[in-house]
Amino acid sequence: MSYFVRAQSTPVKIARPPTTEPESPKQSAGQTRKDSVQRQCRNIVIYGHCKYQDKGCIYYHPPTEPEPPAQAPPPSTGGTRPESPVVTGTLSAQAVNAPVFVPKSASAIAAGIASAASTPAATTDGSTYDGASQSEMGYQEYDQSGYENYTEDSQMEGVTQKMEDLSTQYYGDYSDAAAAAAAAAYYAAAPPVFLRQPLNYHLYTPTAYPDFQPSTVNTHFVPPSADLRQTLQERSETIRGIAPPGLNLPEELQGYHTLVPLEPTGPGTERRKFGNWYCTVYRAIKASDGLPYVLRRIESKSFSEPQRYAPLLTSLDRLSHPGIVSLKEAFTTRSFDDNSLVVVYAYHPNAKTLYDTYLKQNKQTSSTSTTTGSTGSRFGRYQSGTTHYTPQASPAIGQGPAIPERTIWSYIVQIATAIKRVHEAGHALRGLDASKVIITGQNRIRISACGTMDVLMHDVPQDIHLMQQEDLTQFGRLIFALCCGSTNASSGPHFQKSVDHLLRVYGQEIKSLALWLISKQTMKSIDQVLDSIRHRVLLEQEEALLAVDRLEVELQSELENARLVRLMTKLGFINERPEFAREPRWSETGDRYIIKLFRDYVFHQVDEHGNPVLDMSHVLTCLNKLDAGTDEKLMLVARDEQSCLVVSYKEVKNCIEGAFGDLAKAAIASPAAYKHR
Ligand SMILES: Nc1ncnc2c1ncn2[C@@H]1O[C@H](COP(=O)(O)OP(=O)(O)OP(=O)(O)O)[C@@H](O)[C@H]1O
Repeated sequence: MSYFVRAQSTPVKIARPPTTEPESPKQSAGQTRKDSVQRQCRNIVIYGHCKYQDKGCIYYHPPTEPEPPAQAPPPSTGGTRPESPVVTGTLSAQAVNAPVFVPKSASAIAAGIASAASTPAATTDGSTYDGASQSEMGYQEYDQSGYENYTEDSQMEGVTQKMEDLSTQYYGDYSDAAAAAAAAAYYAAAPPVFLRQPLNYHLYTPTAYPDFQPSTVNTHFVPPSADLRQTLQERSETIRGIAPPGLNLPEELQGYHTLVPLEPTGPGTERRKFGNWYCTVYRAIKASDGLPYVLRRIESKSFSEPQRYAPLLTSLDRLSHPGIVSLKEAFTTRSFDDNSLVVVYAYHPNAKTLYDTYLKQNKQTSSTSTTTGSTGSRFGRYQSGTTHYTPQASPAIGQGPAIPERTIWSYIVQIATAIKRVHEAGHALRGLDASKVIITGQNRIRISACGTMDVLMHDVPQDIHLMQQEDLTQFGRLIFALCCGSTNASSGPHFQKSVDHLLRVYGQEIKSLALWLISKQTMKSIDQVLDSIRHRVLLEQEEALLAVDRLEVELQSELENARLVRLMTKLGFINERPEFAREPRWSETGDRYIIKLFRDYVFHQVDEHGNPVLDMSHVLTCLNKLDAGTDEKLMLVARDEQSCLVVSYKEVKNCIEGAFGDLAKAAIASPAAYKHR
């Protein structure tokens, strides 16, 4: 390993190239160091041979091994690009020190990379290398003439021409057995012709299976990729929001913190009610898992012991369904300076109620157009024992944009399947209205307050059958409200107008279903509803499966991200390790030096004024090319700008793999490593 001890030499000097022929070893012999007689010739290390070995080179040349038997030459690929030489192992420190790179200008650098094969240059210690040697040390041989006129079209032309020649030559008189044999011989001997595709450095695996919907298509449940990402970004932004100051909210509440009201609160705002109780909905972070939840707080009620409704909570907890916001827990608290019951639900960021999305605007329009105004009561709010019809308010039937029929059917199917789940479990929704159904995604809805009324009324005996019938009636009213754009559409003097509107805009099927649901018939069941809309349920299932396929495609494209994280982790492990500060291979003359310079090239770029350049796309491009190990070359400049290296991403990748492999070996060998596993 004596050749590593060269710390005094700079890896590659930036120097003007010799204008005359390089000195012969004889001429330069006088400039060599005194210890050079003992040292192995660098040409042997770098190129495998020294052409001055028998012509006066003064360095040590180890005896050469017998030549392996000559191999058949590789098949010619015609006009296609020659394969890059395979770089085996890592780039050695000697290779790092070998070539002198002489940039004149940016364009000269690029040209120099290509033509370096034919430009002899002096190495730091006076020995020489030529183009052939350069390819031996791992640099890709670059056939300039082969590339100059290269285009995909010209290559395609060549391939097409070849195919035409073949067909006229062999297929034209195929009946001739001799010709067929000749054709077989031709095929056997013909070298494979490859069409070169430009490498897509970003994606290594196909993003979509052919049968899957492409990510630009807007499917029923999943929007196009760009919109989906935007939605997800907005959701994550929402989760990080905090409450405005001065709301006087408790800092901590039974393990929840960072409370944010999800509806207007404070003086001047209308107090919301749930049944007969004032109710406020908050988002809060649970300390134990760091996740956001919804806290539905019912104010000022003296509640019984939590143990009394604990079995009920266990039963509600099992009501897991994609159409129901899942209930997590319930507790009583005095943190708001009163007796409050808090029911905790899963949080769906940026969810909006059906009422806020479709009905609020129409309500405001109708309120302003009437002289008397409404009482403030609306169908959208659950008010047990109150009538939802407000005679003073104009129902504004059919005003506002109509919800598409496909969307209405989707909502009907989702709500119907959720009701089925609840009824099957022996419960009732007890408050299905437009303000208690939230939209959580494209055409995705969930029933939001399922179970709160059960907890509030757990000590009052109820007829579950009656409550389930009431669920179906409320379901019918909800369909009327959504189709007509008015909370009062299913009652009062405007009822006939609503029915006509339903028939005209949405057709007989929805009209019949909505009328049957609000009818006084006592033996209705959700199974009857599902039977009558079976074909709609099947359509919905198809859409749901399509959504799964679409999301799988999205996930596939994200899969590659892990590769970059792995690469950066390896770079982090390797770079700046203090324990290797004095190791030659990790020093400025070792091959690990390339990794250090590469890190600078990727992350520490500066502009012409010396200001940091924070260009994420540069980083991603470099890392993707590194991960692919491309033949593309890059110039790494030392921090003192006195030397530079031209290496390919493939070589940098090999250096990183080697360095990481060494670290891994050391980690396995160390007993401490086992201790921490
Ligand atoms: N699980 C949830 N995830 C996210 N947001 C929710 C969730 N449940 C409710 N919300 C939001 O909280 C807000 C208040 O909900 P609430 O159920 O009280 O509706 P509301 O329109 O205020 O009805 P009401 O007038 O009857 O109080 C709504 O904007 C709703 O979108």
